[in-house]
Amino acid sequence: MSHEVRPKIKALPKVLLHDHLDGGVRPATVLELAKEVGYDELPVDDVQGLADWFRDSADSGSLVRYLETFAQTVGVMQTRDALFRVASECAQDLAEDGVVYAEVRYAPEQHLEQGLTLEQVIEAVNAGFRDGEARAASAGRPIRVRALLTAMRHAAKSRDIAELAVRYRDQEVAGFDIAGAEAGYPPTRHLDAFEYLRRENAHFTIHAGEAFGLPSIWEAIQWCGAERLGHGVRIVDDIDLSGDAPTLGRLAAFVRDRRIPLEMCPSSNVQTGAAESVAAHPITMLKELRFRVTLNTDNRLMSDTSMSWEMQQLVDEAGWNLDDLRWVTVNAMKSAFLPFEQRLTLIEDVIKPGYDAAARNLGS
Ligand SMILES: O=c1[nH]cnc2c1ncn2[C@H]1C[C@H](O)[C@@H](CO)O1
Ligand SMILES: [Zn+2]
Repeated sequence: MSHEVRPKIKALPKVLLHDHLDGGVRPATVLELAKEVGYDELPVDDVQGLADWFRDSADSGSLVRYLETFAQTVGVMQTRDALFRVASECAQDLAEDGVVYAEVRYAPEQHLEQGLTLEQVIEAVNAGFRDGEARAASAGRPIRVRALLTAMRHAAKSRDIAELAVRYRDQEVAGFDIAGAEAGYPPTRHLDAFEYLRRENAHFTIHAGEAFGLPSIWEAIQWCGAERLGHGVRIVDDIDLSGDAPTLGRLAAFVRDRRIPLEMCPSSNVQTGAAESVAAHPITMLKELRFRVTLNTDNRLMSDTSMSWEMQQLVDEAGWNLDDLRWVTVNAMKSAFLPFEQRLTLIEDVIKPGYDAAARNLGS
């Protein structure tokens, strides 16, 4: 990434719950894969130019235009080898940035153009994650990566994808999600998939409250039973800031009372117009109100970001300190779709010691 990240922030242990595989491909890899597979639709043919093109095109103020850029990454992720490579590099890049646990999502249905089956897609990505984990461990940066299977909300494959999420749950697929354009495609369109997952005791999150407001969040939680909210930033529309102290409406109060995790992605929201700036992003107010806030990248390529960069911007522009970073990290680990004992172990053995060491460092 092109941003200068301070080594002390990079060294902190991080937990990432909302990151898209097809939104985090290395620009150089997009170029190389395009050559290898004969994909000739890339708009630019040098690495820096392509990185800039993704960032600038995604910087559109609209989710729909932001999403158009994914055609270029999905276009080169249509073979087993390409999926394996992208997944392996993803795990390695996250580990290099200090991420110790990540849930990375993608939509298997988008990778069938050259004849792969849904199962082959999932198995290629899983194998890539395992390869990336092994390489990261040998480089001294251990990471655990789990997959979330996404169904596209405008399509009609959600039930099939939900069944695959259940079928592969003991093979490092931790859950399910829906993504894509939000307006016009409410979560209840996929109620059948969510009801199936609940009967199966399976985990799922829903992109809601990003480009569309409270009705989307309400449906995701109260009709569909989402365990977490992808973004959820528009929950602020149910918080009255006109008086001396913020007053929560019933939906906002429910989200906070139930400790429903918000997978917040500040840089992405600035690009799609869901927030004015990182400084003014609702994440800081929601942290102060003690919502179960987590910090995420969404799409590292399109937003030219990383977990370290998201953290650094909050420190530099929104007054966050080390305790705040520790708090969102523990929040995220508590909210992961990983079994309870494994979450506790990561909190006690990795996250807390990492932040204690950083605090001692700051003191010295
Ligand atoms: O922030 C997002 N909101 C809704 N959909 C998104 C977002 N970021 C990526 N996607 C879509 C585009 C990808 O192709 C798909 C699967 O990762 O998910
Ligand atoms: Zn997303």
